[in-house]
Amino acid sequence: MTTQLPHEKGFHVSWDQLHRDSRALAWRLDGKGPNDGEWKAVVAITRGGMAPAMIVARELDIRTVDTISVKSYDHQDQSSKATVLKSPDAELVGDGTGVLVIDDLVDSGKTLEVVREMLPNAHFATVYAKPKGRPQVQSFITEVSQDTWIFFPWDMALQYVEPYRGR
Ligand SMILES: O=P(O)(O)OC[C@H]1O[C@H](OP(=O)(O)OP(=O)(O)O)[C@H](O)[C@@H]1O
Ligand code: HPA
Ligand SMILES: [Mg+2]
Repeated sequence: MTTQLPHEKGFHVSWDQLHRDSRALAWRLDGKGPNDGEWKAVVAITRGGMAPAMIVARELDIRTVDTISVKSYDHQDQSSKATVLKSPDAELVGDGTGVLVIDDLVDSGKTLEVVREMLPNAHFATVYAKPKGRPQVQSFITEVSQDTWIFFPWDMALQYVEPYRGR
């Protein structure tokens, strides 16, 4: 179970909010591709990037969607880097030109750092961004502070809460 540390602020994102924000990201990216404004493919960073990537691909009518799987660095070992577990099709993505790389959020920027090494010319877009990772993305919708934890709808469930006066 995810517990919230005392210093962490929570930003709870519903499916509806994620849908709206991902659509806003799509509209921001529309017509900005390098080939007459078009993008040739979407690459979703698994797993969190898959839902926003699907929404962006749907809005921009991009049918070619691939994935990249990144194992995050070990928080207890700051020196170790994130590693790529599964790469997108090399022939399709090339050096990343015309490719939209989508993730749900950028936090420290470590995940995008390794993807950038692989696809230096791709356009990197996330729905949410924290200040530390912001330089890693070219497009995003909402910025939250570094000490805010973003709770995504796939990690939450509706549940009863005590009335304010009942506590
Ligand atoms: O900028 P960073 O500090 O690298 O953090 C951001 C990454 O962390 C989360 O993924 P996670 O590795 O938890 O895996 P998941 O998407 O499979 O849940 C999130 O979905 C981003 O991909
Ligand atoms: O704020 C966050 N929320 C969910 N997953 C994450 N992975 C890194 N930062 C976050
Ligand atoms: Mg992720």
